Amino acid sequence: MTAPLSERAPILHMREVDKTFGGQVAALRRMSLTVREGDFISLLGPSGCGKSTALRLIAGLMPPTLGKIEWVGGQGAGDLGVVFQEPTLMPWATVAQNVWLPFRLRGQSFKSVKDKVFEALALVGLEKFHDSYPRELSGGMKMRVSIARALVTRPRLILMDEPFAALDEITRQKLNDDLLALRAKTGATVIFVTHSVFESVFLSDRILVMAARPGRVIKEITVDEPYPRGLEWRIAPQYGEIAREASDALHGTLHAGQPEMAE
Ligand SMILES: Nc1ncnc2c1ncn2[C@@H]1O[C@H](COP(=O)(O)OP(=O)(O)OP(=O)(O)O)[C@@H](O)[C@H]1O
Repeated sequence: MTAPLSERAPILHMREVDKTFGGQVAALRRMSLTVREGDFISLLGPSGCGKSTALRLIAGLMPPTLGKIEWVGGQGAGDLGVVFQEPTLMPWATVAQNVWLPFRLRGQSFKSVKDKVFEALALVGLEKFHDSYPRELSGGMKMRVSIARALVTRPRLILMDEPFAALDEITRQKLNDDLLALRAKTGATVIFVTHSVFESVFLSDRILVMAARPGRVIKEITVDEPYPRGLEWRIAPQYGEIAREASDALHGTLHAGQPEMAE
C-alpha cells in the first residue's frame, strides 16, 4: 500500500521554474511541483504545453531559465529511469542485453547484475524472452522491455514520456494495468506524460493539467482512489467525474489565450 500523500517523503522540488527557448518561446512558465516517494503524477495537456520540457528539466538535460529544481539529498541524488514513446531498444542486442544497458553504462558486467536483469524481466512478464531480439517482439512487448530497462536499477524516479501513445487501445489498457501492478510491487515513483484524460485518471494519484502558450500548470487534480485499481475503477462513477473535471480543464485551455512570446 502506498502511504497517504501528506506522509510521503519529498524527493524533488521544482520551484517557480521557467523555461524559455531562444528568448522567445515560453515553453514552461512558473511550474512548481513537489514529487514524493511513491507518487504517480501525470502531466496531462495538449501538444506544446511543456510536458516534455518539464521532463527534460527534471532529467537535468538542460537548466531552467528561472527558478530551481532541487533533489532532496543534493544534486547527484537524482537517480532516474526514463521511458520514451518509442521503446528505443538496441536492435542488435538481446532483450536481456538491452535491460542490462544502464548497468553496462556504469561499467558493471552482465554476470554481476544478471539476477537484477532477470528480476526486472520477470516484473514485466518477459523472462522467457530474454534471448529474443527486438524484431521478434510485438510493440507491447518492446515497451515492456523498455520499462524493465528503466526500473532495473531501481531508480528514485521514473520519467515516462507518452510511453503507450503508439500502441493499440487493448494493448494500452493491458500495459496500464501491468504498470500499476508493477508499481505496487516496486513502490516506484513515476511522472507520466500523456494526452489521454482516461489514462491519467486510471493511473495517477495526482494529475497536473497543463495549457500551452505559455506552457503552464492550470489545475491540479488529486485522484483519491486507493490502489490496486482495476476494471471496477474504470467503470466507477467517480472515475467518470474526475475524467469530466480534467476534460473541462483541458477544454478550457484549448480555447484560452493567444500565442504568447516571453517577455
Ligand atoms: N529546443 C527547443 N527550441 C525551441 N523551442 C522548443 C524547444 N523544445 C521545445 N520547444 C517549444 O516549447 C514548447 C513546449 O514544447 P514541449 O515539447 O515541452 O511540449 P509538449 O507538451 O511535450 O508537446 P507534445 O505533446 O507535442 O510532445 C513548444 O512550443 C515547443 O515548440
